[in-house]
Amino acid sequence: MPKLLIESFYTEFSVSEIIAALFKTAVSKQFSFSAWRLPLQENLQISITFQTEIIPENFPLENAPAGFIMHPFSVSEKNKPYFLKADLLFEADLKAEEISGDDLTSSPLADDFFSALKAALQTPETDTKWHIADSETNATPRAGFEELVENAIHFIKKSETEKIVPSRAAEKHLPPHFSPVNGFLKLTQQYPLAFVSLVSAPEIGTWLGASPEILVQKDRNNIFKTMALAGTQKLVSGQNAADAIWRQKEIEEQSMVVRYIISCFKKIRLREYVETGPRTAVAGNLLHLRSDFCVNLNEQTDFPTLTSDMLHLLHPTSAVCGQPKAAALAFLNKHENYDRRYYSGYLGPVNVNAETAVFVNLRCLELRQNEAILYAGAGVTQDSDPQKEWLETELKMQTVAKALQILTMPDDTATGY
Ligand SMILES: C=C(O[C@@H]1C=C(C(=O)O)C=C[C@H]1O)C(=O)O
Repeated sequence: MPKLLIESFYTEFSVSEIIAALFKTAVSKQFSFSAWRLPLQENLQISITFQTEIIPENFPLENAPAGFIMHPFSVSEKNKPYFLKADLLFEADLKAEEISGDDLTSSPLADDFFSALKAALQTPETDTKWHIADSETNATPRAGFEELVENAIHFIKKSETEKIVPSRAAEKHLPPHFSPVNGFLKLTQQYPLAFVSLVSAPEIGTWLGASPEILVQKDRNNIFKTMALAGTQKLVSGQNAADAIWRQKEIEEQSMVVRYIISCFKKIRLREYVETGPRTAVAGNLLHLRSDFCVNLNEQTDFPTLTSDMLHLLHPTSAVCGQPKAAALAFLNKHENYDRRYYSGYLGPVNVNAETAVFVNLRCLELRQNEAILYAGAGVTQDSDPQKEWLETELKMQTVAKALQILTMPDDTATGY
């Protein structure tokens, strides 16, 4: 594939201006834009997709071309799983002020895109537009959410269900002249440990997030990874994460996720994995308990499709749905009373630079015309307290909202943060 030389023309502009122009051009042409930064990496990846593709739920990642997967929590007529093939793929280094790109298609649409990109760079910046999905959001008021948690506790006590993860959406005003690309760049600076992403596609809308949770990853050394992340407490300023003390409730909650991952390994008869933890992990303003699982696929050659197999077995994990999965899902479908859309689904790059990294879509928001829809949930067990679970969802929503200076609506009932 020809490496696109970043022509002298582009050197007049900063890398962040070029990324903003890539975004603007993709949106104006009804193309899809995805940008991401993997945890602990410096470089940003940006991909442009001319045509999104609806994929089956058991989409095999191993054979896919380079691209980005975006999967909802539950597949429905409105929320479909998509593969955003990387027709143009860029890599940007903000510190070195360098950006390079590959045309992976040699389609005439690429030439067309680059002419429009040049024009976009030379047009004075007006208010940014982004793709907006055609969907309604049902923001959950505090009383409604606390009642949902109360119901979940009651249900757990009288059934075999151990854990349910109710969630909610909230609507917040966007600050004037909000720029998704600036928001994305801010999140990359603020959250070096997170998977930071910005996805904008006509069918999906526009999503920004900083996820702390790997669902499945296969790196370029052929190492498979997944994690059990659950249990939440606020990070107190000046506190050393390693000194955090966890209650029985959180320890149990997280161990359910561990057991669930191990049951998925058992289903496919994989016996050799390395498990470490649980240890305390920092995620923005929060702490979680995390166990890591690792499989060396150079040694375990009987599992060539482990990444896809585990992805389809794991989702939705008990960190975002509950335990056992079927009963928790049935409870949520009946009582949650809003559409999670892509929140707590999964997203991430597939076969980009010989690596696949799929994350749970958490600490995310969806952009509408003048508002952001924030999403968060909290693991409920028989020991939960509805008010604390509400505050936990508030804190989770603040991860992205605070960094982007997204204002609280006047009628918002949240206090204390
Ligand atoms: C459900 C969310 O987070 C998940 C639930 C957690 C919990 O219940 O303590 C912790 C981390 C995540 O696995 C969310 O961020 O919305």
